[in-house]
Amino acid sequence: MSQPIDLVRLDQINVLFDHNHVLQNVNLTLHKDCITTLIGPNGAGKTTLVRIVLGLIKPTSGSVWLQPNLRVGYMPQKLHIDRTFPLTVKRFLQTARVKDALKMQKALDDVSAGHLMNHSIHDLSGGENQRVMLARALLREPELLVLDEPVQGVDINGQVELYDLIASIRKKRGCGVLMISHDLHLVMSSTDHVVCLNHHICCSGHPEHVSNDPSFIELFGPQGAASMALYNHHHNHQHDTHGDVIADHPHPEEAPREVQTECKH
Ligand SMILES: Nc1ncnc2c1ncn2[C@@H]1O[C@H](COP(=O)(O)OP(=O)(O)OP(=O)(O)O)[C@@H](O)[C@H]1O
Repeated sequence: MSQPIDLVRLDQINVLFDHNHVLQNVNLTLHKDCITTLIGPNGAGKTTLVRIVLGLIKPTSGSVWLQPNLRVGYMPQKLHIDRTFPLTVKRFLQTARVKDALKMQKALDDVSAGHLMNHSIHDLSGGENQRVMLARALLREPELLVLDEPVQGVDINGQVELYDLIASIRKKRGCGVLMISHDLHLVMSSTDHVVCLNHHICCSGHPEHVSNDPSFIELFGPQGAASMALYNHHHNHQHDTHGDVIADHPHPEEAPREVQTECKH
């Protein structure tokens, strides 16, 4: 297997909001042609980590390296557009500052939404809405696609389709993908690398390399753990109510660091 190409390298990232230590010594490498999925409980720092990658916030300490001139496509969690503001899909796509009609049509076609070009953005179903958002993120032919909970507001069948679509986009374009997901059981089959974040990186690796572990239940609850049959959480520590490490490794820096793994293609 060829050596993976790094797109982003985060080294020993710490983020403090006032006294809230949201990210603690986080190391993360994103590769070309690889889907990395960030999982973790609410408030674990997932969006903060994504915002670091996007350059929207600077870490309190640590270094961020991006491949020079890296083109990044971003799909936010949710767009709130007032219904009284008339907006077609076409006009929405143009907000990505790409006016080329052919490019816009191709981006929509790539997400199987080519027929929606002249529809009102307000009349789209949950799944159609997410596809249009994805098309917008694809417009600038990103080398890294960043997706914040891409299947939010989509029914279960639509969720499976969207994850499949993301996997096929990665395959077709060879881009790197970083996504946040809460749909542990669904995302497992369409990701290469899972990073479990709870302020620090609890564990990471190929989904199939992990199996049931009692400590996972501690983090996600019995239901979450049960729904993720493939996922094995190599926890060797416990968390207090703030997500801080309290056992085995009293200091987060002693908790397992990110494991560098190659993507399966
Ligand atoms: N700009 C900010 N200023 C102060 N605190 C912030 C800021 N951004 C995030 N936080 C806090 O940092 C913590 C982590 O937030 P973040 O949104 O990164 O978590 P998350 O894992 O994405 O959560 P969720 O799954 O609920 O979306 C939260 O306690 C949040 O309130």
